[in-house]
Amino acid sequence: MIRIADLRHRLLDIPGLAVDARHIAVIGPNGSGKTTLLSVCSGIEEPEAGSVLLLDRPPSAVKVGWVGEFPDRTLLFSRVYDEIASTPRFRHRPCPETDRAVRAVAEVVGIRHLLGKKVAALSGGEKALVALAAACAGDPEVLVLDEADSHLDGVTAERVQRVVRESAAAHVLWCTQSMDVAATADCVLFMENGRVRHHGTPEEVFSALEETCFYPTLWRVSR
Ligand SMILES: Nc1ncnc2c1ncn2[C@@H]1O[C@H](COP(=O)(O)OP(=O)(O)OP(=O)(O)O)[C@@H](O)[C@H]1O
Repeated sequence: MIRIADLRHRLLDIPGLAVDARHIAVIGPNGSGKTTLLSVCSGIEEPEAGSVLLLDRPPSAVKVGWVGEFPDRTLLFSRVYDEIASTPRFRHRPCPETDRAVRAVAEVVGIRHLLGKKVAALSGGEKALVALAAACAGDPEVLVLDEADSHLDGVTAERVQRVVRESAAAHVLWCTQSMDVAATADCVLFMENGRVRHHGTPEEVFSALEETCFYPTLWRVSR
């Protein structure tokens, strides 16, 4: 369960929200506060007022895996292996356990062949996959993806969706500009001017957005 109460932070103004869904898509126009909400929910930023609880705990007490829109800004290490190993190493996991975790997650994400490479030598999409693998290597309880699919080709984007679907995280908070991806979520939050204007199942939320550009293209084709 994700609970938000009296949240105010910059433009965010969310009096109350309780979401009991695993895959939560966060959508809305540019500048509506999606990244700000994700930052507060992941504990990257402390809210100016109010609270967020993930699994009945503050975000700082939850294992959160974060994948940002621009992996160039968040990847810290020069080698792919070290980047993915960083989360278990920061948690002081033993070397053999860390090695097993790195190889297992690289296999799942489909980047085993990149483990020995320099991060600087990767393409944008490969960096996004490394960032996803690094987030998953820490066995996150909550996985937060901020438009992580925006620079990926169709096949790679589908691979990311599969990895996210199969992860053991209790909640996946996924900000996306792909309404077709959002349509596969369990719950959709539509944000506007820092507020959650609509939330509910994809059917509930998109029925309120039918006359806007936020209606999923695949639904328009088949209705
Ligand atoms: N660190 C910051 N300091 C001050 N204002 C900020 C900061 N980060 C974002 N903002 C402002 O908050 C508003 C919401 O930004 P945010 O990045 O959360 O929107 P978004 O919905 O994720 O947008 P986009 O779809 O363009 O990524 C914007 O007007 C932005 O200028």
